[in-house]
Amino acid sequence: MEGVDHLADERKKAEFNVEAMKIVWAGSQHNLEVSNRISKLVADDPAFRKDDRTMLPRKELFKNTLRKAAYAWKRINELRLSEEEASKLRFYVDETAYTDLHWGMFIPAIKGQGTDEQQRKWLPLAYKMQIIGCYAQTELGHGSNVQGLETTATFDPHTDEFVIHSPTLTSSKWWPGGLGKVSTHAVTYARLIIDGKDHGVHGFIVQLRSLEDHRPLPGITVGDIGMKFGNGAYNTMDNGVLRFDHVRIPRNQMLMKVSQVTREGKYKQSDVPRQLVYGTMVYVRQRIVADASCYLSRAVCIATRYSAVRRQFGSQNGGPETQVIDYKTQQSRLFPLLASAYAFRFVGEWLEWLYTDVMQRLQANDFSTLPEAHACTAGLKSLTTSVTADGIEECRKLCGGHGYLCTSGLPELFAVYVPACTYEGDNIVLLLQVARFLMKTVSQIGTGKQPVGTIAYMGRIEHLMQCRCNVQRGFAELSADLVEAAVAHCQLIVVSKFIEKLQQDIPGEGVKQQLEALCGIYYLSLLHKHQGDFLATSYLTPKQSALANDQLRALYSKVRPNAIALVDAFNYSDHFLSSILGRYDGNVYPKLYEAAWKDPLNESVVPDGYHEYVRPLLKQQLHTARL
Ligand SMILES: CCCCCCCC(=O)SCCNC(=O)CCNC(=O)[C@H](O)C(C)(C)COP(=O)(O)OP(=O)(O)OC[C@H]1O[C@@H](n2cnc3c(N)ncnc32)[C@H](O)[C@@H]1OP(=O)(O)O
Ligand SMILES: Cc1cc2nc3c(=O)[nH]c(=O)nc-3n(C[C@H](O)[C@H](O)[C@H](O)COP(=O)(O)OP(=O)(O)OC[C@H]3O[C@@H](n4cnc5c(N)ncnc54)[C@H](O)[C@@H]3O)c2cc1C
Repeated sequence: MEGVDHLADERKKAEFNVEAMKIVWAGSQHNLEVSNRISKLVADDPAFRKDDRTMLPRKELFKNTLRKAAYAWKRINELRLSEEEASKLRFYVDETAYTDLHWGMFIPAIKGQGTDEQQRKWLPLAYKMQIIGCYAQTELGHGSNVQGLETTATFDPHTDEFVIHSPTLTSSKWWPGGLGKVSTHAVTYARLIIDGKDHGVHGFIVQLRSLEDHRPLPGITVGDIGMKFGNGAYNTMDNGVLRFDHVRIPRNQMLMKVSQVTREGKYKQSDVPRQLVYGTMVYVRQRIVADASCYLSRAVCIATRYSAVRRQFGSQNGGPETQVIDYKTQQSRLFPLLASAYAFRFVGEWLEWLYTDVMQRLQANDFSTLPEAHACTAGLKSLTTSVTADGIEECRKLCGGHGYLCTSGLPELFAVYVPACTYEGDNIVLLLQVARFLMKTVSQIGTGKQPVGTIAYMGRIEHLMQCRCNVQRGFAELSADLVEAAVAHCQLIVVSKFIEKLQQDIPGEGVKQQLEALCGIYYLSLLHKHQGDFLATSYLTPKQSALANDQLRALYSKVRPNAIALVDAFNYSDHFLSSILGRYDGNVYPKLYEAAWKDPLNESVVPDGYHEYVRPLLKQQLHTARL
């Protein structure tokens, strides 16, 4: 019934202060206050309706996204929202759009790789959205291998310009979000050619469309690459294709913080690592880790609430059937994902600190932690997105048949999230970067260079010092095993950051105890999953392994009465969750039934096509039957 909280009894079981846990999840009282205010602003505004998304044809869907982005920008300016509040508003609008790349990559690229003068020129235009930008790096033929990009930027000393060109079909820019139909400018990655010499990949600001009539400029061919996975989902984004036919740009539109080209055509590489040209990707990877905890917690919130509502089997003498959340199999699938959501939240907080620390060090030309920052952002982006994508799908399965309905919110959540395993770096390619970093660390053990930070534990690998094996030779052959080692390294980082979080002062009755239980579930479920490795290497005895499994089951029982309160602490509105199964009040069946009749297919009791295609069949059958 309306107005009844079908999960009230579950909420009464909580053994901790949920309001205090909301602050832990939000990161601070201030963050919680801003989140509450902006989430309500969006949820209460019918302009941000999103329950129709999976039913709109692509052109209508896309136009609707443009409308929402424009309306959001209007509200941001009307309400004079801060950058923090504006970012929260775009988060709660919950719709992938060109603005993600404008604010999430185009502006950071200029901030990270533009000179002060270039920032002064371009950032004010971008902040006021007088230009709209995207990040055009990937090509039809190359995405992972950035050094293999083919677009060229050839310096012309006669005119003090770069000539941007797409020499081959495979050099066509392909995938950049916001590129296809909206962006007026792009930070474009191209091979810098001076006097016939190839200086490798650099970033250039290129205008793509007229600011008068939005038509592509001369030499520019640009469009959308077509429909992507799932209804709605990422089809609100115009991922584009872009070709250059000898497009000329002024020399001062090469991003020149890391390296410069003088008026005379002299190439100057500042004494900084060339990899700083990848800085925007490192920034986005650490953002993606924070995003993973948001997406995973949304799916877990839906699956947990529905698992408490759903009853199946187990009725005694006509009494109520068993809540599926009480089945140990349901708990063993669901609670590790609940624990992972919290674990990723905390490792995301730490990674943001690491990234900020590295950026401060770069200001002082201290590059000592850049390799670790690259390895951590690459590895944790890979780990958290893989677990989250698989976790959203598992949450769909945890909801049985109703999880497959669009009104569960889970199919679209999966479809919009799953490319995170690919964009910003294919997850395996990134894990190979971590493996390379770990093997480099191993090769330095015994040379007096003690590992520190997240690899300090490797200093204790004494036996490797004797092997002195040729790490390079075996890398390709053993890459699959090395990727597994890279995953384990990243899982160790997540566990250690969860433990460090627990060593902080965490206010609120029972809050720390719940987080300790979740931390235990996180590492014991990993130990259970990989117990073969621990047993094979004698790090665990069979008895210890059995004890760990017993402890894991005990923790499931400890978390069970708190499960609903632990997902309430995510503080997601019904609008944001957009899921009948995940409703705060648990009023699932009446709302599922109500929603079904709103489907356009039910606008008529006899479907379009009956008279043309079904009736003749039936009549034919009837005729045959009479023969
Ligand atoms: C809101 C979110 C929306 C997201 C939308 C999605 C946007 C996008 O997808 S944008 C495009 C993303 N594309 C990618 O991520 C491409 C992935 N590929 C790469 O990053 C590179 O090609 C990579 C790292 C795999 C290889 O780079 P390459 O220059 O060949 O380096 P490589 O030869 O492997 O390594 C050379 C050294 O550089 C180091 N290095 C590589 N990358 C980095 C980096 N980013 N930072 C610091 N060091 C680095 C390596 O560790 C290595 O160090 P060492 O010599 O000490 O071992
Ligand atoms: C939704 C979406 C949005 C995107 N947005 C943008 C954007 O805004 N801007 C932009 O520039 N790009 C964007 N991209 C492109 C994205 O960054 C690339 O697709 C991504 O970097 C993967 O590169 P790839 O497609 O070349 O994959 P590939 O590298 O071709 O991967 C194919 C397979 O080869 C394997 N592989 C590749 N190299 C190796 C190796 N050395 N060793 C072992 N295995 C290997 C991979 O693991 C994978 O299994 C987007 C992509 C998607 C899907």
